[in-house]
Order: sequence, then C-alpha cells, then structure tokens
Amino acid sequence: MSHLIYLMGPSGSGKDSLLNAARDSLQARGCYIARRVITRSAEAAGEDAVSVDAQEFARLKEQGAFALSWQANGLAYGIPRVIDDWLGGGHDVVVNGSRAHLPAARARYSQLQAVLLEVDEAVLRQRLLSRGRESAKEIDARLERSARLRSDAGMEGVWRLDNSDSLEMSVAHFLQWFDGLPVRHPGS
Ligand SMILES: Nc1ncnc2c1ncn2[C@@H]1O[C@H](COP(=O)(O)OP(=O)(O)O)[C@@H](O)[C@H]1O
Ligand SMILES: O=P(O)(O)OC[C@H]1O[C@H](OP(=O)(O)OP(=O)(O)O)[C@H](O)[C@@H]1O
Repeated sequence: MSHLIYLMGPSGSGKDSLLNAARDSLQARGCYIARRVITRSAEAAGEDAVSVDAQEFARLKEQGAFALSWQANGLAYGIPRVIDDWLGGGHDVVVNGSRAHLPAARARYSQLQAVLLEVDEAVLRQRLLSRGRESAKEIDARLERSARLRSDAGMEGVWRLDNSDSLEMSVAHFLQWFDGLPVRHPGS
C-alpha cells in the first residue's frame, strides 16, 4: 500500500517552503503533493492552494469533494478527494495537514506516516513576522495555538523534523526519511 505522508507543524514552521523545495525530488519518486483548498484570499493562498469563499467551501464539503477537512486559525482547509485515486494508483501522497486533525486523519488512512516540522518559539515568531502574511494579532493567535498544541500527547509514532537550520538541510533530511519508508506492496 502506498503512503499518505501527513506533514504537520505550526503555522510558520516551514511546511509550504519544505514542500515547494522538495517538489521536484518527490515528483521524481512518483510522489504527489495535494493542493489544499483554503478559505483564504487568492493572493494570500499562494499558488499551491486553491482559494474559495466560505460558501463555496461548504458546498464542496457537502458534495464530498474533500478527503479530509478541518478548521483552524479562522479558516477552513480541505484536501481534495483526488488523493484517494492517487493512493489507489500506487502513488505516495503528501498532504499539508493539521496537528489537531491528526487523529481523524489516522482513522481514515491506516497507511498514514506523520511528520512534525519543528522550530523553536522565537524562530517561529521571527518567521511569521518576516513572511508578512498575517497581521500582528493573527501572528499572536498562531503562536498561542502553537504553544497550546506543543504537547507530545497523540504524537506517538510521529517523525520529528527540525527546520531551525537551512531549508536545504531540512529537504535533505526529509528525502532521506522518505527513501527509508517501508517498501510499498501493490494492493496490500
Ligand atoms: N529553514 C528555513 N530557514 C529560513 N527561513 C525559512 C525556513 N523555512 C521556512 N522559512 C521561511 O519561514 C516563513 C514561513 O514558512 P512557510 O513555509 O510559509 O510555513 P508554513 O507553511 O508552515 O506556515 C516563510 O517566510 C519562509 O520563507
Ligand atoms: O492544527 P494545527 O497544526 O495548528 O494546524 C492548523 C492549520 O494551521 C496551519 O495553516 P495556516 O493557515 O497557518 O497555513 P500555513 O500552513 O500555510 O501557514 C496548518 O497548515 C493547518 O492547516
């Protein structure tokens, strides 16, 4: 069975950066990266996410368009159902997930491999500030959420990847870990 790689980490820890930097190497390994649907403005959503308003998100969810969905930071996030086709076709898939939603994701995907991207609190604040996407108030709320979810509870079996150093180093560690995942057995 192919792997569903569920990448988590506080907002600002570098999930999007890591995925973008590893994109070509993952693609070369036959691994797909899911494009999230987010109720964030098109400008702030970036190229690797689809921006919708809350009404459209609710409609898509109602139609069963999402394999996984959650709410956090005042936003709704959805992972398109197409990931089930990719997994069924033997591809590994990476999703940019939520720590709070991990139990639900694990319940749905027995083949889930969880990764937690970590940076210390001071670095996180600095990165959120330099990214400049959120207001000071939104950044404070993200740091509060990060501190609240920083416990080890429910994180058993999660591989931790430190992203305090260079992104290149994190990508190299991530790919090394990916290459060491158990062999995929078609149809198992
Ligand atoms: N290893 C790194 N070193 C320095 N800056 C980084 C590193 N990883 C990410 N960043 C920067 O930190 C900010 C947050 O990264 P981002 O990928 O948007 O995080 P996330 O998707 O987890 O919210 C961005 O401005 C990004 O350029
Ligand atoms: O339960 P948590 O682990 O806190 O995660 C909740 C959400 O927060 C993050 O999104 P955010 O809006 O910050 O977008 P980003 O990942 O692009 O920073 C993360 O990607 C999750 O979708």
